[in-house]
Amino acid sequence: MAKLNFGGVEEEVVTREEFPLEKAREVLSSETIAVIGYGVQGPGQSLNMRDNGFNVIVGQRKGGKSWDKAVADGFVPGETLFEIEEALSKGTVICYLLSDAAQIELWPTVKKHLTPGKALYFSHGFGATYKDQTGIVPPADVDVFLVAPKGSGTSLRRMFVEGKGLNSSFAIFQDATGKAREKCIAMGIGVGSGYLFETDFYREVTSDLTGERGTLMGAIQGIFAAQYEVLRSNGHSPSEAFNETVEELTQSLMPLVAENGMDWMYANCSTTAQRGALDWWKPFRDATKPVFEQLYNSVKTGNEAKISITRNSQPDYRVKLEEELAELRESEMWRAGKTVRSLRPENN
Ligand SMILES: NC(=O)c1ccc[n+]([C@@H]2O[C@H](COP(=O)([O-])OP(=O)(O)OC[C@H]3O[C@@H](n4cnc5c(N)ncnc54)[C@H](O)[C@@H]3O)[C@@H](O)[C@H]2O)c1
Ligand SMILES: CC(C)(O)[C@@H](O)C(=O)O
Ligand SMILES: [Mg+2]
Ligand SMILES: [Mg+2]
Repeated sequence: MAKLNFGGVEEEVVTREEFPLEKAREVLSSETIAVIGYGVQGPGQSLNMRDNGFNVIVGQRKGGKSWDKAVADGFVPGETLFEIEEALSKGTVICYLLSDAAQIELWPTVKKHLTPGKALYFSHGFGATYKDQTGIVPPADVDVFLVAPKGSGTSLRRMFVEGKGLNSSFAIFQDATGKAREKCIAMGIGVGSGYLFETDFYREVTSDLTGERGTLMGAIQGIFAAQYEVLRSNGHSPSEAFNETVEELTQSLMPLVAENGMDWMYANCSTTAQRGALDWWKPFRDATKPVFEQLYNSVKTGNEAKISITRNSQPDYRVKLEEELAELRESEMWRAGKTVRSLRPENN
């Protein structure tokens, strides 16, 4: 592991230099990696592993959109694409990539196929951490670990194709064979991680649930909506409000933050903008921090897991989610966004 200084705190991370792809291939050379579920992470991880030369099969319910997508992506029914149970019996590393709620339903079937020496792989600490709610308690004689790409499976694949790598965390829950750690890291390299940082199942799930509900997804939409509404109620047009709230951020300023940090982005704006941003970021922090505390607490108590399991286990959960996504899509702000995107020269 490479020791690096993260803002004054020393941490060990795994890079591709010290754990090259060839080593990962060697560690997993006799394994059949069964990716169960072909939703968002399933395609990203299985395609990257396949392109990296691993022995990958996919297990997916036959007949649906995900099955057809796997076929379109080159998985061959009866050779590398199977019904879930068949893939579970063939696989020696079982990548459990169904939605977190669906993992509960299928667990008795998965457990049946977890014979001694196999490995159970997750991309989230959810199922095993909230075992009181999920019933997911792996048998003692299998390895259990996770690699959690810190981003969408769609980005994992896109970045891999572009020769980049999304960062992932990894954690060992249970080492039955004495090889769990090297297998886990080999999987992390295989799925295309840029580098890997270590965590445990509890910290992975609590930070991940906080991040997606917070700045990564929930808070960002909330803050966009608040500013957009204030601009609109003060007479600004939708195009002006959208450009000043979203488009400039995603197209111009966030790439600068990604490249070299917040001060670099600030430094590339006017001194007028810098003055205002430096004055206002703290009031925004102070106003939102209580909401983040509330959010973290809701995660820590298992309340967020409970909500997610209850809502996503309803038979009509997909329809309901789509209705809520449509509400966002059809809001004035995001309809304005659609028009703004169509005007980007590269989209013409
Ligand atoms: N979506 C992401 O990019 C992302 C990122 C990091 C971690 N994760 C984690 O990875 C895992 C997989 O997430 P995902 O978003 O790829 O899943 P998903 O919601 O896309 O679902 C994956 C598959 O589950 C299948 N499925 C759903 N219900 C089923 C059922 N009852 N029986 C059998 N199959 C069923 C679907 O057909 C689909 O192919 C989760 O643990 C998630 O937290 C996801
Ligand atoms: C992509 C995210 C938000 O990082 C992941 O955590 C998820 O649940 O989809
Ligand atoms: Mg998540
Ligand atoms: Mg995440």
